[in-house]
Amino acid sequence: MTELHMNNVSFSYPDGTKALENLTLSFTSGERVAIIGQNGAGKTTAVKLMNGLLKPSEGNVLVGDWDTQNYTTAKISRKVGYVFQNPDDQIFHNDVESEVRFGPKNMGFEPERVDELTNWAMELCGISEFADENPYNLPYSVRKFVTIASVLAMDSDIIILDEPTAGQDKVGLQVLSNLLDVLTEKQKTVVTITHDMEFVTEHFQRIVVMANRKLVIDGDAQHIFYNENVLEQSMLKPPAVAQMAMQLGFSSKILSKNELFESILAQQKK
Ligand SMILES: Nc1ncnc2c1ncn2[C@@H]1O[C@H](COP(=O)(O)OP(=O)(O)OP(=O)(O)O)[C@@H](O)[C@H]1O
Repeated sequence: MTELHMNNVSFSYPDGTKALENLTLSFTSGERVAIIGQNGAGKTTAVKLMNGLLKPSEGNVLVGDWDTQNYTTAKISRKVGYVFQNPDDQIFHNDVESEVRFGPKNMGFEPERVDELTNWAMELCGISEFADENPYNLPYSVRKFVTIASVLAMDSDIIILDEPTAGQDKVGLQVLSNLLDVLTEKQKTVVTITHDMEFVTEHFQRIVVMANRKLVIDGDAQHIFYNENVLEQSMLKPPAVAQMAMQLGFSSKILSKNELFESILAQQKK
């Protein structure tokens, strides 16, 4: 199992754009973490630094005992799998199964293990029925699952999902929800960037909020969505259910429909 540490990491793009300042974060094995924040906050830059696609301008990123400065992205991706924000930046095969099979095959796993991982990942992502299809004939939401399966099939300890909820309907969100549970059961560390606040409160205990290239807070949903300072700094809106609870004047920090329902029932009984 692999830990990941970012120590005082700053990053500027070659054109001089400063995208990240002094980020310090650590993830232990089996943790599930959401990264949230407005567009341009620095989330994608942060996760690209985690798998070595980008190297820090200052500070260091440690994957286990590897400093990412000293290792190629190909090497690091055996430990940290990154699913790109845009599936079209990742897909390069003409059929779904070849796309998913490429990673484990390229890593030199035994043929049976390649088969096993490919089938497991396609099934978990709900794309087995599309095995022979050209990914570009499939909708965006399914292409996203093709890229997720391609990364899962590499069986890395740490998995980063960049906006997996974008464009997903209820069924897609259920597939994601189940997938997160399976990965947590397997003690994988999962880091997920998302703009879906309902999805965040339903599936993540630990949430990292970023704004203006910096970390704002690293904590749980109650500390974030009921903290005016954090909401103002990060320009985030709490999930609809929390907004409703506030409007109804409930003082307890409600974050789920069940909690809201029970509070309403309790008030009616009084
Ligand atoms: N290749 C690049 N070259 C120059 N600047 C970039 C590049 N990619 C991102 N940036 C800039 O770096 C900053 C952080 O961007 P980043 O994509 O990390 O934010 P983000 O929080 O992931 O946003 P989004 O939610 O839109 O993906 C922004 O100002 C962005 O314009």
